[in-house]
Amino acid sequence: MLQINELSYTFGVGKSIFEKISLDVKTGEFVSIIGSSGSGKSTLFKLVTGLLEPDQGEILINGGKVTGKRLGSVGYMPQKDLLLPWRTVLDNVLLPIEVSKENKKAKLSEVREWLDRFGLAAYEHSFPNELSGGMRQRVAFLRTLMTGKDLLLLDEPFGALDSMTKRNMHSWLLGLWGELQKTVLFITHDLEEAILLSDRIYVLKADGIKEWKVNLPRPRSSELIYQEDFIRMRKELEWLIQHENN
Ligand SMILES: Nc1ncnc2c1ncn2[C@@H]1O[C@H](COP(=O)(O)OP(=O)(O)OP(=O)(O)O)[C@@H](O)[C@H]1O
Repeated sequence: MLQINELSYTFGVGKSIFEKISLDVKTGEFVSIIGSSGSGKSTLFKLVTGLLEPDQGEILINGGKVTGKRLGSVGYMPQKDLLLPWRTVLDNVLLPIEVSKENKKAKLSEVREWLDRFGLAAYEHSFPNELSGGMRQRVAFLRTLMTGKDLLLLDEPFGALDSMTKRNMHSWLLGLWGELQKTVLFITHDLEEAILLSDRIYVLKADGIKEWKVNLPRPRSSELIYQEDFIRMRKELEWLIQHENN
C-alpha cells in the first residue's frame, strides 16, 4: 500500500534528515516507526502526506506517486489531538465528512454507531474540554478514521497519556484492530507499545533505517508485556536502537 524508495530530505542548507531511506507497508499491516527525538519521524509523515516534497526518491500510495497536488490520500492524526474546542464530539468527528462535502445527514447513523463502539456515545454533545485525555484521543482517532482513508498515519497518539490510560488504550485498540481493516503507520517512542501493536517496526537512526519483525501471534492482549518472550524482544529492540551501525 505504501512504498518509499530511496527517499532523501534536507531542511534548508545542509540539514540532512534522511538519505536514501526505503520502507514499505502492506495492506492491513500495523507498522511502527521508532527513533530518537529529532530523527525525522514527523518529517517522514509530512512527506507521506505530501505536505513536504522529497529532494530525491519517491513515495507511492497504492502505486500512485505522492505529490503536494494530491493531498488527502491518507488519514493523518498529528501528535496533538487538535480537536476544535468550539465543536461538540459529534461535530468534531463529522469534520472530515464536511470537508469532503459528503452528505452529513446520510452518514449520521454510521458515525453514531462508531461513537458507540469507541465508548463515546454518551458524550456526543460534550465539548473537548469536558473529556479526559484518553477520550480526547479516541475522538481524534475516530475523526481520522472518518476520513475513510485506508492508510492511517498516527503520530504518537498516546504519547501524552499516563501509563494506566495508555495501557487501557492499548487493550481497546488491540480489540478494535481486527475489525478495522485499516493499514496503520504509527510513530512512537514507547518500545513496549511498538512491540505490542505492530507487525513490523522500523528503527530510524542516523545511519539509516532498520526493519524489525514482531513475531507475536494475533489476537494479542496487553498482558503480553509480562511474558518472557516479550521482555526478550524488548531487550533486543533496545539494543538495536542503542547501537549505531547495527
Ligand atoms: N520546518 C523546519 N525547518 C528546519 N528544521 C526542521 C523543521 N522541522 C523540523 N526540523 C528539524 O528536523 C529534524 C527532525 O524533526 P522531526 O520533528 O521530524 O523529528 P521527530 O523524530 O519527529 O522528533 P520528535 O520525536 O521529538 O517528535 C529536527 O532536527 C528538527 O529540528
